[in-house]
Amino acid sequence: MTHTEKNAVDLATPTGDGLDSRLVVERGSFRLDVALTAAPGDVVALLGPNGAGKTTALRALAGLVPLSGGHLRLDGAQLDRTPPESRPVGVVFQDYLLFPHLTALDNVAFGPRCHGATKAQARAQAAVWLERMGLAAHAGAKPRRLSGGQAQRVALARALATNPRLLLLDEPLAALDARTRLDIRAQLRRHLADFEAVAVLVTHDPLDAMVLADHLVVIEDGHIVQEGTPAHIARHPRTDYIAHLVGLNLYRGEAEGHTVRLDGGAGITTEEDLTGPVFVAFPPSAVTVHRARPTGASARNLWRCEVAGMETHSDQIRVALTGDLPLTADLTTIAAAELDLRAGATVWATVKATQTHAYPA
Ligand SMILES: Nc1ncnc2c1ncn2[C@@H]1O[C@H](COP(=O)(O)OP(=O)(O)OP(=O)(O)O)[C@@H](O)[C@H]1O
Repeated sequence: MTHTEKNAVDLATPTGDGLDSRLVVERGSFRLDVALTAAPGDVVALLGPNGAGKTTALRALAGLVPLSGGHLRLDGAQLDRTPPESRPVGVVFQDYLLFPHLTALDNVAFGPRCHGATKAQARAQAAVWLERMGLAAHAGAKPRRLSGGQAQRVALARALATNPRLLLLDEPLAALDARTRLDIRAQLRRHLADFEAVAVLVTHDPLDAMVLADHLVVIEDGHIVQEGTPAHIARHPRTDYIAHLVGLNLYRGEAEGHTVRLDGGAGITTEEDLTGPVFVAFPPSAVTVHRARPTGASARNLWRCEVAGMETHSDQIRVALTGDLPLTADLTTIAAAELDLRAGATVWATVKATQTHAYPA
């Protein structure tokens, strides 16, 4: 794009500065302290284990819990002291989806009504949004006559109908069954792509986060432990929680050339040539399990382990191993049967250096 074209776009769609915040919230012994920034058009996903503080962060952005420190600016305007109903913020919270006594149309019209539109204007805008969501035929239906996916879209329409500058979504797909989830995820992705302000969503589901967000923020115990693009985080996890989420074995150690010495004493030979503190990651599918110690010289990554547990994982058997190196291995059902694996059995695990991935810690 040329400079002139860029200016023309800027003039045509004034989008402001987006979100600039540092959210400090204290709730008893729990303290949240996260800095969240996003440009207009960005979709940010907050990901993290139970109790990490994701919902608290979302509620702080909405104004439902007060900040005990930090700041909150949206498109340059200070929002810290603005009451929730006066913030240009649309929310889709899992726990208060729709008013049961109102039709889909009136549920959506409620949004613009709260922001000062007349009843007629609000209903007209609501009709446009229901049409956009493919729900025009359900405008007169009460929530109990809508499916979970339809109710979710009505809730999204209600939030979007106020033209928010910040859209907040708390576990937007969690209540849906697997099939509906697939459809609604794809639709939500399209709506978020069209949305020109900032969207922040909270999820437990790495797939939702990867599919819907441009930027992931991983929160553990009230703090950001890692952030970046979904692809980068999936390839370079920095905590056990993230490694588990993206299905990788993850270790931390000290690299000297192609060898990484782990804190527990075991060593891993890596493809990368690095020096200093590093992470090493490899997928469970890269692990080969043997009952007898392999004699070939090719596998330098050879560890003696014990089978700690096994479970079916998709069409594979996922085996948890302890010993020289705690790790997870994926085997075909046939391989697991041939190896006669059971809890407590001694095995040898090998991983080719080319299947590992090391990166600075
Ligand atoms: N109303 C409250 N009063 C006091 N503490 C609270 C309150 N709500 C949540 N907390 C605490 O704040 C912390 C963060 O909770 P929060 O719900 O934000 O986490 P989360 O990451 O959204 O978790 P989940 O994924 O389980 O929803 C927890 O330790 C929780 O116990």
